[in-house]
Amino acid sequence: MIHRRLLQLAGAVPGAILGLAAIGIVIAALQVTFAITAGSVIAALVRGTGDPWPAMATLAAVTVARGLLVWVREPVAARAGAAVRIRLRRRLLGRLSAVPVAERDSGQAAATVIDGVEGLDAYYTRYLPQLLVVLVVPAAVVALTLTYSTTAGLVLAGAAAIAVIAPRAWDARLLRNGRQRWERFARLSSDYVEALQNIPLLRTFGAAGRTSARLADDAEGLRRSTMAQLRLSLVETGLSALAVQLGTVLAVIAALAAVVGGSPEAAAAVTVLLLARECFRPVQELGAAWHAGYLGLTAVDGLDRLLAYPAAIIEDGTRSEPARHGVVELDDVGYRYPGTDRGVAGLTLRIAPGETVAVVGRSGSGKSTLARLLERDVDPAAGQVLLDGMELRGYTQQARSRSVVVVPQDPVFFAWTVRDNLRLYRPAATEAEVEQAAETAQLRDVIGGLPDGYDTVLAENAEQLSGGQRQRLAIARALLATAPVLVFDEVTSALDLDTERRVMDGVAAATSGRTTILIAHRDTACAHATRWIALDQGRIADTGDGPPSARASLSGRIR
Ligand SMILES: Nc1ncnc2c1ncn2[C@@H]1O[C@H](COP(=O)(O)OP(=O)(O)OP(=O)(O)O)[C@@H](O)[C@H]1O
Repeated sequence: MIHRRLLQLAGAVPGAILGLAAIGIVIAALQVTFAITAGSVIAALVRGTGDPWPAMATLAAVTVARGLLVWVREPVAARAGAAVRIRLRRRLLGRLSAVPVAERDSGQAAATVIDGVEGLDAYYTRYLPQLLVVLVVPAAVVALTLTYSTTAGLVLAGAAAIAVIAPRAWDARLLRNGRQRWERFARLSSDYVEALQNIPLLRTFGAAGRTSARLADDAEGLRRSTMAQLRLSLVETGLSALAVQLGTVLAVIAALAAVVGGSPEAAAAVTVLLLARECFRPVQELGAAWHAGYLGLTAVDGLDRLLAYPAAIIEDGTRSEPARHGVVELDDVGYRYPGTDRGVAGLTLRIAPGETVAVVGRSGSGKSTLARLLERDVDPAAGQVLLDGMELRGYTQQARSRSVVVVPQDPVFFAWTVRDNLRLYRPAATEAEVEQAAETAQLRDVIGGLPDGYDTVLAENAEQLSGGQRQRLAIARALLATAPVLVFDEVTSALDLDTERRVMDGVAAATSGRTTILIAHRDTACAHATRWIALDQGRIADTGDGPPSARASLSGRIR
């Protein structure tokens, strides 16, 4: 089955696919040569005429050449497969990184990026080249067989047509069911990821048993759906095998009938038998390649869903130069979360380079949404977000991430060493700079207490650290960034007041001259602010100079 969308996605590798098909055709030609030569050797031996040794030498040479080509084909296929996987995963991850965090489904995305792409490898490197081989080889072998025996050639032509076409009628149904099976698989993957991430919570609320029973039910549903698929798929294999066997038998019977009838075609009976084998071999290999590539084919919906994310969010700008000054401007900015009336509206604001602005407000007032707009996790539906006078959309993703660094409420870490995690935004940071940033974030004792200090490999998402320690690690990491704009979104909420004060004193000193936005519930986190802005229901409700005043806190703007 040729899938138009998958052909488009193949993009960079049509050359490799054609190359693999060419190798397949040459291998088939060698096999046909082998069949014809073997047929002539056997005929000569039966007749007791001629010298069989030159033909034997040809057979040996053909066998060696075929072996060499099969040997060459494997690395070519592996390279082409790797190229497809890398290309597709790069595209998918590019899109995923542009999908707002809140709209991502990690489990489904993982199923598509890992299993779906892996499955597609066989579609591109085995199925498509073999399809091209099938378009050429059986027809050529039939034409050749006609020169030996007209009847046998015609029988082969009919059987080959049935063997190639009949299973294709099955493919559409197989693919439809396969897509449903893929949906189940992706959902199950998503449920597993969610359950794994929340095991402690599930245990706490005694829901672990219920969740694992539900997952077991879903897994059983997937097993049943897979078995139904296999049954359907076996019918296809059976149809093809039937046509192959019948075709071979009928072609040989036709050739033998000529022998019995004493026709001049009699000597060719053995050759016809061997050619019939070569006529159907590519068809059988196509069936095997189809089953290998079929799982990937069913993932095409998942691939499309990820790749079809709204262009407004995906499209990158062209300015590759990061912002230098850090002037942040919001011009009547509005954003609503999809399907809700919540978000922010009418935000107009200018922050000069080097200013430290505190953004305060009740829970749900829109503070984190402002941070998301500044890092372009979401794009405004109305108005503009400008950086150094240029719309944020105008920057390339790389330039943007070098211009604005947002430290989120719930930072993410990698299973790398502490040092490598700290160097995320500036891999070239010196040892002294790394230690200075850690010192500023009051991390010296924490890192000193780890088994290998800075060389300690963190657990997944730094789970061996406390919430407050993780927050400080995220702060230190951001301090190492060279971005002129830093946004700290409630990054000290898990710290005691004394540590918070020391960390924020250090942050103020380290970020002096840079544009800093402090989102906080407690005004103790904003003691160094030069200005404050209070949000209420997604709008700017009040502003003032200096740190947010106790009055603002008492009036309920800070909670
Ligand atoms: N992913 C989302 N999908 C739908 N609505 C959302 C989403 N994230 C936030 N909201 C809604 O948008 C509004 C603003 O949320 P936001 O997270 O910006 O508030 P916040 O001031 O940062 O709150 P908090 O102080 O509790 O972190 C809230 O009404 C919230 O419920």
